[in-house]
Amino acid sequence: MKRIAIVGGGIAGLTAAYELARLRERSPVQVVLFESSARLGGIVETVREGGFVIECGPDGWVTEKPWARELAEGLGLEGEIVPSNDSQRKTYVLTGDRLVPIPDGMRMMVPKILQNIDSSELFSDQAKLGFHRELERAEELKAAAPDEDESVATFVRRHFGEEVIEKIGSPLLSGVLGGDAEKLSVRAVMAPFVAMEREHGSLIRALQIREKSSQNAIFTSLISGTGALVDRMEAYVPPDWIRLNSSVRSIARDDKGWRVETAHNPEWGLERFDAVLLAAPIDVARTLLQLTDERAAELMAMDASSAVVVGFGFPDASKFSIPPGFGFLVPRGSGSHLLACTFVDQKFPHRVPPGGRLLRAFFGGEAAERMMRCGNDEIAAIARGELARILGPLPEPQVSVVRRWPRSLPLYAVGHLERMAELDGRVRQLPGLWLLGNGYRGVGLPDLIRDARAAARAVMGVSASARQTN
Ligand SMILES: CC1=C(CCC(=O)O)c2cc3nc(cc4[nH]c(cc5[nH]c(cc1n2)c(C)c5CCC(=O)O)c(CCC(=O)O)c4C)C(CCC(=O)O)=C3C
Repeated sequence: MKRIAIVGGGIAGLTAAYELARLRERSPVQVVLFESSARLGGIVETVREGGFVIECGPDGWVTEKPWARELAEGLGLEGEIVPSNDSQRKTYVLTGDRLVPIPDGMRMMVPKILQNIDSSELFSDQAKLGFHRELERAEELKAAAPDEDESVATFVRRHFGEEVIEKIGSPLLSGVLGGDAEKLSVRAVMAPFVAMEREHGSLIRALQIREKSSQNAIFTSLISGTGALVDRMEAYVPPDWIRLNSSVRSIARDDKGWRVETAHNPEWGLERFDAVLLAAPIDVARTLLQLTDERAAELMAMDASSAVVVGFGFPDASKFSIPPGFGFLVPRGSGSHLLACTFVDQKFPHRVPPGGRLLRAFFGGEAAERMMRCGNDEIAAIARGELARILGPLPEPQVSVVRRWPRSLPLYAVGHLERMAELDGRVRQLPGLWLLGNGYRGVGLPDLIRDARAAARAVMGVSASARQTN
């Protein structure tokens, strides 16, 4: 019987285990999922308290990517699937001490409707002119499209200029992807826009002539939170496959397969497997691969951003007002340590008890790094202070939740796709090895789920075409 090790029980590893559990009816398989912590799910965790549904990590997924929804449906959660409340969709940028809305109809930094730019307070007259000119510069921009990868910042600068990077480019990317626009790879994180530039030159033009935009809400989630995916998959996977509090110390390959050595368990100690699905955080995965393939490990060395997430549940929303919308982003250098804040009761209204209000505050970058060492009460106090400075005085929350996620979001720097292609080539030379998680081919839940299921099927020889590629 085939023996498969899964290293890491976050959403990627757990989804792989779930898929293997489904396949075991067809062909028997033995699986061991090694999870170093005391629980499954990784950063996917939902706290349910006092009628509040508080996400400690991702609060949903981008509707456009179908793979998380498919998983939810397969798990019997179709009745729980909910769209974000897009009648209230608006995102603000902290500008000075005010929240200024991003104009309606923008896709990242690209507007579809120029009238909305003209009437926006966010941009100077010069920046507004720059948006108009981008349409006229289509031919010039098309000719200037580089053959090589570049940073998001140089890409956006070419189209819209510096101010647009500062005002929305940077806050969107650091809020949305935890990273610095000057370093992030435009091909890895904004691929559709690169294609638009190549075809049309002007990104605004490309958006305008695309078929009518989808009527779907931008985000989708589950009524009881994304943690329901974890709960359901955990319930489906045979309990004897799962080893919590069990960190892997090393993996090694020989002509008979893979050996996995665990740290704390002399009873199991060293075990043999036919395949290893390495779904640990990228730093851990890199260390584990170091002795097997030094170059592969080198390709896996990347920056990652840390996040501190603070959720506050308030029983009475009428005690303080917030502007309509999903939340706000904070540009660097604005004087606030916050990265972003989500107005959960307006984005996903069913996540609060009647009349309640739920805010999620995020810290990133150096602020998060410093706060990692603070206690929960101290972090909550800092978060409350920062929010009050922006939103006005806040009442005492009924529920507070604090989570620290060190180096949880890898940053896809310029050249990422080339490095991943090389890494993929090396991994192919190591039969039975699969790399899963957010360091390689996408960071959101849907991408991780798609990859994990494809790898599980390929390991079992169910569909050979699912071998990991981009
Ligand atoms: C703090 C934070 C992180 C973690 C950072 C860290 O850990 O360092 C994060 C990660 C992510 N956010 C992602 C995607 C998006 N986030 C958005 C919008 C927003 N993010 C916010 C915050 C964060 N987001 C906020 C306050 C908003 C606006 C208001 C709201 O909605 O709450 C929007 C809409 C933009 C628009 O309106 O156009 C998108 C498409 C994806 C990729 C998913 C995929 O690729 O599958 C990832 C990993």
